[in-house]
Amino acid sequence: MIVTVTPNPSVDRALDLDQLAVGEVNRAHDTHVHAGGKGINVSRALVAHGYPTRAVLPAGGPDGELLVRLLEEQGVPAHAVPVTGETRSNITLVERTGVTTKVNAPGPALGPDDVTALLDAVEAEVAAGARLVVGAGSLPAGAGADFFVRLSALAGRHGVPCALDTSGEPLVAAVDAGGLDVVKPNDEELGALVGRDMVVVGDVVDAARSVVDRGTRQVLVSLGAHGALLVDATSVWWAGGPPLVPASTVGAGDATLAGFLSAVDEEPQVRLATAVAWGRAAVLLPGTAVPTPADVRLDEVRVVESPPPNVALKEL
Ligand SMILES: Nc1ncnc2c1ncn2[C@@H]1O[C@H](COP(=O)(O)OP(=O)(O)O)[C@@H](O)[C@H]1O
Ligand SMILES: O=P(O)(O)OC[C@H]1O[C@](O)(COP(=O)(O)O)[C@@H](O)[C@@H]1O
Repeated sequence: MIVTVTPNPSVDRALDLDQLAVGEVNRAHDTHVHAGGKGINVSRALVAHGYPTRAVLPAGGPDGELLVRLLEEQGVPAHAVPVTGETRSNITLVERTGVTTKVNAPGPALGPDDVTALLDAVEAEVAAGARLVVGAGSLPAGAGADFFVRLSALAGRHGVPCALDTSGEPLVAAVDAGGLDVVKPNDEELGALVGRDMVVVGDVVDAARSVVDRGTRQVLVSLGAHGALLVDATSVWWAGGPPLVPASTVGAGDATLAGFLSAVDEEPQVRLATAVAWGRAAVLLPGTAVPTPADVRLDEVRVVESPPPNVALKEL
């Protein structure tokens, strides 16, 4: 059982249009509504592949009700903690070329009682039996920048490893606290974490190793169209595939992490290849749709051990 925790979930609303004209009236030719938020998407992708998971989230207001209903309809086991604030909607505009513009709302502030209730819900789920806890997404006001540090400590008290996909100050706090099993930044988030631009493979490897040195076992760095790098204390692997025209890149990072976690009993190379295959499958689907086994093309993914450090990321 993989327990995911999404402190700032959303209803994801996507509008497909030919070409975005900023400052003009645009007309969409298709719309999509999906349950969203990073941990929720990890659970949705795992469910679509038949892996046991449970999503813990706060929910409030009309979009909170819609979110819970969407999860039920998709057969995603969820533990929704009622909160007084109203769950947010995040908006995505996808152009014919695949260019994706996203506007994420801040989400409702959590009060101290909400935070306690959320962590109590996680504790109950972990105590019921979990092999991994995943903390993911942004933190709403009131959660405290140390929310994921507390989550990781909670998992640790139960002897359960913790994976993390977040950014900014919450990522810095959790990496500095150490003890994480895996973190999944993209290259931009990793660059912000170490205060350097990620230009060549060696930049990513150095930055990821500094995360490993602070006590994280593995760093999975997604590189958008250029695949992903997996770095641990001793090894580096890259995986990627032929170019794609995205239908929507939203949720690709979450599908990537879900694929990596799904292959937990495999060698690191296979875990990375699975991660990249799930991420690539996600970008070919509209809105925040998650891939099913029929969408995933593991055969298209190439893995390279110890990629040369001087290769530019955009040439991968
Ligand atoms: N334009 C794209 N073309 C091909 N694959 C993509 C593209 N965008 C994303 N992917 C796949 O999805 C994964 C996650 O995408 P990325 O944008 O790095 O994540 P995040 O959404 O977390 O920023 C990548 O590692 C890659 O496998
Ligand atoms: O919590 P944040 O950082 O605002 O992100 C939430 C958004 O990210 C998503 O989880 C998608 O994430 P990825 O594109 O990184 O996989 C959406 O479902 C959601 O709208």
